[in-house]
Amino acid sequence: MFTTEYLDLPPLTSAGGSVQLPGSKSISNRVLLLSALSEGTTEVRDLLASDDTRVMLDALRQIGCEVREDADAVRITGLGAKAPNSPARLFLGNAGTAMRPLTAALALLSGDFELSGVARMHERPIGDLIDALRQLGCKIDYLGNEGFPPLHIRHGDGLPSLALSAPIRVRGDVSSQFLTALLMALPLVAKSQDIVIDVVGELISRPYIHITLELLARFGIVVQRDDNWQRFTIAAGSRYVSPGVVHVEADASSASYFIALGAIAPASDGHEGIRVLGVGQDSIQGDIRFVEAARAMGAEISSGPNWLQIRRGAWPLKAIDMDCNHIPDAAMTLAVMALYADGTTTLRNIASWRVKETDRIAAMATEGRKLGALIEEGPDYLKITPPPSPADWKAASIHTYDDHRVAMCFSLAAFNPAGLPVRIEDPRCVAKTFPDYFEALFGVTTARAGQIPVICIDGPTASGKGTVAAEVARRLGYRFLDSGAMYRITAYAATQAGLIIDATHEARIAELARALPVHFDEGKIWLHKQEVTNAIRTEEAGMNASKVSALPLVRLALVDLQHSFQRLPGLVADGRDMGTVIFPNAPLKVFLTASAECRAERRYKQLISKGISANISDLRADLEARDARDANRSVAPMKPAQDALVLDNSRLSVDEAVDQVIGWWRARQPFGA
Ligand SMILES: Nc1ncnc2c1ncn2[C@@H]1O[C@H](COP(=O)(O)OP(=O)(O)O)[C@@H](O)[C@H]1O
Ligand SMILES: Nc1ccn([C@@H]2O[C@H](COP(=O)(O)OP(=O)(O)O)[C@@H](O)[C@H]2O)c(=O)n1
Repeated sequence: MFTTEYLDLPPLTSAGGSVQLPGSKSISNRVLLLSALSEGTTEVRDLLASDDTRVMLDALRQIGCEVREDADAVRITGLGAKAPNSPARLFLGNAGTAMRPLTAALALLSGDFELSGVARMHERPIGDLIDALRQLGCKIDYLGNEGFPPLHIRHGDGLPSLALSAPIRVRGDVSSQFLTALLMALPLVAKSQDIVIDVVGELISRPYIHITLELLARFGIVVQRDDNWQRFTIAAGSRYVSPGVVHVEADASSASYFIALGAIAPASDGHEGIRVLGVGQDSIQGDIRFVEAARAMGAEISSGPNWLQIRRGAWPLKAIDMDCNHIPDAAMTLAVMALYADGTTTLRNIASWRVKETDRIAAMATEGRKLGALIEEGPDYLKITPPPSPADWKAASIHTYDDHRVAMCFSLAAFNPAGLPVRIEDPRCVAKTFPDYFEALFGVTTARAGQIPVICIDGPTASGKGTVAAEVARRLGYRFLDSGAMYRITAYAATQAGLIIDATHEARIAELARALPVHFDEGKIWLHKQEVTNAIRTEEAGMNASKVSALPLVRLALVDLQHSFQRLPGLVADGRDMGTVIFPNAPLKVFLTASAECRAERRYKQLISKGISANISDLRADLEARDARDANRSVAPMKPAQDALVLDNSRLSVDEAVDQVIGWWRARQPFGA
């Protein structure tokens, strides 16, 4: 997840490959509970990994379900006719999708159960559900405040006889989760008679009840509902039966960004557009109908049970005039597709946008205008006209209003025909539904060669390059290349292979360097299976690196490896020749220096803090020797690139040096400071 202040997307040119979307939370927890109530073992694939599913799985284990979490699936053997383990105290965190349905299910089984959660969970109402269950004769007490968890279900002496003949009344205008909970629990007791649920008040969030009904059907339960969604009837003789395998659908609203991506971006070489995995034509989520809207705009979409394949069809996209009431969340994505259309797109009946995470009509209009589009904003509609020509597009810093969908939508503006970058402010807001959205986007998109920005920070040893470069990379969300590590690892590998580091062994060492089995993993460096993170950091290793780096064939052998770090969204590279040789076209080059005295002192403190003894005058002599060799070697000598900005940070703190580099970088971006 990107947790930076902003994320700059370089202009993107094509897209291709597969994206596995995260599973839908609502479906995940419903499927888990239904599996737990069924006879037999259910293999649940593509389950969402989140706090809320974790507490559900733990609770199911506690009540006696067998839960096996394998890499490919979670396998749950349900209770079937068996009574749950009791007494049990279940902790359900802040998961409403666990608390409500589990309460209802356990209230219709025998056993003694306590259900609690985090403090916030104890502020979330459950009274309407408890009232409905008490009507039936269930014995449930509040352990804290009336109407809120924690709860105690007192059926230790067996399930009391239940009043099932009269319709069960539940409010539908507060949360549809109460109705969902009853719909999933009552089949347990629908043995000899039909059970009727009457909804009191207008039922909200119908698409979620639709999901519940669809999932119930997969587990063998048929529920009849009337046309107004006010009465639901569970047939006598209902019995949960595991369907065997269940795929948890990915979130259909999240799919919309990748459907739009496939419609907007030319396919990358070797790819047939974008494949979205986890949601498809059989989806039970309302937002899947975004597919029809995207097709209307020109996307070519084929689909299977749980996949979609999207290719660019009509280009430019076709402007549409559409009532979007049925896909309120996904329709926001149409507003960005409209920027690539052949005329004015009108999105109607979207008044609900005004009361979402932010006023989404205003947000889409304001931010879209920043890009150069002409946008008319009505009380319940948007009319979007793309910038008239490529030259009318503007580089914009998109404000995201703590709204994940605004952020994800506008990332697609990076395909603008003007080749301008797009800045997304506060990218972490996507965590709400899709924490790794930008990683997924970068995984399937490409930028034109040379368009992925590189910031080079070169300079002598202990000038603070590594420290400053790593921090600049962190603040921008960019990748980080410690090129010195490549030379250090090569020297290390050569020594391990028994090679003396000199010109006579140049070819052999270069061969080693070219096939260096190195990988970087969460701050650790591995050479094949050996961790070398610390071993390559000694002063001796630095000196050997300096020697190995003077060998021209070795330098050549390491070029491709270094270039391979230039990946989306950008790179900060530190070394000696980043700006002069490896990335000569980098848009920002910094030559970081500090006096020899200062650098020796820094290195001394650094070594002492790691528990390595050192002598400051020896260190100074060594670093001056290294400077001399690095600066005077024939290939790629250490020197500032012609267009480098020199920063002597002898008197600067690390933060000041970082601020300076970021300041220079921001000044070169087209977004304004
Ligand atoms: N501007 C600075 N002021 C003070 N200390 C610094 C500064 N920059 C870096 N340092 C410290 O100097 C030491 C050497 O920095 P490092 O990044 O390893 O240098 P290099 O990569 O150039 O060899 C580190 O302990 C670092 O924290
Ligand atoms: N791009 C680079 C990076 C490092 N090197 C060499 O590799 C050695 C170790 O680099 P480093 O950046 O890890 O060293 P320090 O600056 O941390 O001491 C340097 O002394 C250089 O001789 C290079 O030649 N070119």
